[in-house]
Amino acid sequence: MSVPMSRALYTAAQVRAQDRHAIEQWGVPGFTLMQRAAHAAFGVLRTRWPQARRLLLLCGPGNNGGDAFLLGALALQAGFEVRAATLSDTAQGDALLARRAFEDAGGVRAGAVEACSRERFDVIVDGLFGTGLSRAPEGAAAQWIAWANASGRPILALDVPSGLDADTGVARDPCVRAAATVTFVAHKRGLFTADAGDCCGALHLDRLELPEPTSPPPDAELLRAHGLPPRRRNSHKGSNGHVLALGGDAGTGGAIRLCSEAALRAGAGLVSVATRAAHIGALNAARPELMAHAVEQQADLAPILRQASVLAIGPGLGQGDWGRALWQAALDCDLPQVVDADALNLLAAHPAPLPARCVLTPHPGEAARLLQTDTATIQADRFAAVRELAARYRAVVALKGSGSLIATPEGRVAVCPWGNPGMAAGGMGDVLTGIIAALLAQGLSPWDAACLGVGLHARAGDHAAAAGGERGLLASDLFLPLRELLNADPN
Ligand SMILES: NC(=O)C1=CN([C@@H]2O[C@H](COP(=O)(O)OP(=O)(O)OC[C@H]3O[C@@H](n4cnc5c(N)ncnc54)[C@H](OP(=O)(O)O)[C@@H]3O)[C@@H](O)[C@H]2O)[C@H](O)CC1
Ligand SMILES: [K+]
Repeated sequence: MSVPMSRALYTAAQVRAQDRHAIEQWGVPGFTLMQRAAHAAFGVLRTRWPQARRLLLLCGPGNNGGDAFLLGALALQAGFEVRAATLSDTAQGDALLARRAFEDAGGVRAGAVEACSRERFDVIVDGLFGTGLSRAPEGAAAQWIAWANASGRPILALDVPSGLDADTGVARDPCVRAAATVTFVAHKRGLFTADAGDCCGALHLDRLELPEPTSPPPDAELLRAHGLPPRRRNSHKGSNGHVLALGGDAGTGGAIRLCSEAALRAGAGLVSVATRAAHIGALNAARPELMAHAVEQQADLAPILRQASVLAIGPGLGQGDWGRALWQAALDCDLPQVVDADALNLLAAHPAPLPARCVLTPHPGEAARLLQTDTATIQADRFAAVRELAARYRAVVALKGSGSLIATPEGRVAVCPWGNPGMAAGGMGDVLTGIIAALLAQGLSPWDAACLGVGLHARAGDHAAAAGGERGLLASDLFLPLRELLNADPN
């Protein structure tokens, strides 16, 4: 299945191979690519900062620096005042040609960046490192990045914010925090997960006039924004599945309430809840559309399980005897299910084969337990972690966090470009579990349900944050935008 370039995500090595292919196979000189990159970046600069007239270029030793020099030459020809701070005089090849073009255009190389007063520059152009970054910036590069980040001036990053790993999205220390990034040829997958959201600013892609690559296939793909098509007129409540949400041990009844209400809001025809007797009254009062069942022992569950078409297990489940009994019942039944929270922790503690058509929704801590590692290792390469989880547990996995990733056991990966820090709040995961369960109940495959569910959840969070701010965002604030986005599919 082909992915449009706007949604195709590549590793840095794949993009560098595309650069080489353009140069060697299509005969496009590297310097020409660099000129196109400079034009693209200068165009973004003039659009975002139309009043800007004074630029400071931070130029690294390689072709990323070359991009910056050629942007500087264009700016000089347009009447800008430009200073270039260069890391070293080791530029070679195209980067050396670019530096000479800058000097021929009257470009002046700045002395120590600290000598450049903050007031003198409207925009700082980050041409230190791109896809060639191989380690944390050090020495003068590190000092310049820290100075630029603290300068109060907007930074335009070329190709990749310097210090950001283009493959993992991990920001080395220090890392440029750009107001905008213009990336060239193709999207690098690291621009969409981990620390990327804090470093890239507004992201622009320019293909540098290269045709779409035929091979290799992209390493991952961005989710696309969509909902579900209108329902058949001739529908009844049995037409849209029956989700059974299992969880809510003593003191955690809210989690299973959020999960089950989210399943209703995401279009499940019927939603039952198997939870502690103590929560039944509150559930019925709060959301009478739910069918709440008091379950105190596994035997209470059998008749309810027979009615369900999809399970959602984990929110507020706990890891005590009660939770373990419900988890074992879920493992023993061959229904599609979403496995979250303490059900994941029970799976990590007591590995067991999962029924087919499962979706696991770990946050990085749960993922670490599932892979017997630590959270830092998960976050150091989220792509590798989500692929390992999906392969080991033979299930679709949604690894939550900034830039959530979804993977199949075969290694296909989708990346969510939406969401905001306001969603780092209690209950958000419970809502996601209910959404994915409802989409499974409406007949979507685990992959489609996970991709659509993660996308709707994040977009609903962005809509709710736009309406009232990120801080104080509640999981239940997602319900109204969720419903609107779900029904917005134009197809
Ligand atoms: N024709 C093309 O390929 C095009 C490339 N574009 C731009 O080019 C960069 C990639 O350029 P490249 O020269 O491969 O690498 P960088 O410019 O990103 O890095 C320069 C060198 O910096 C060294 N390095 C790496 N990390 C550090 C560090 N932390 N401190 C100091 N120096 C570092 C590294 O050399 P080492 O041997 O020391 O590892 C790099 O070689 C791409 O991102 C685009 O911006 C055009 O845009 C399109 C055409
Ligand atoms: K850069």
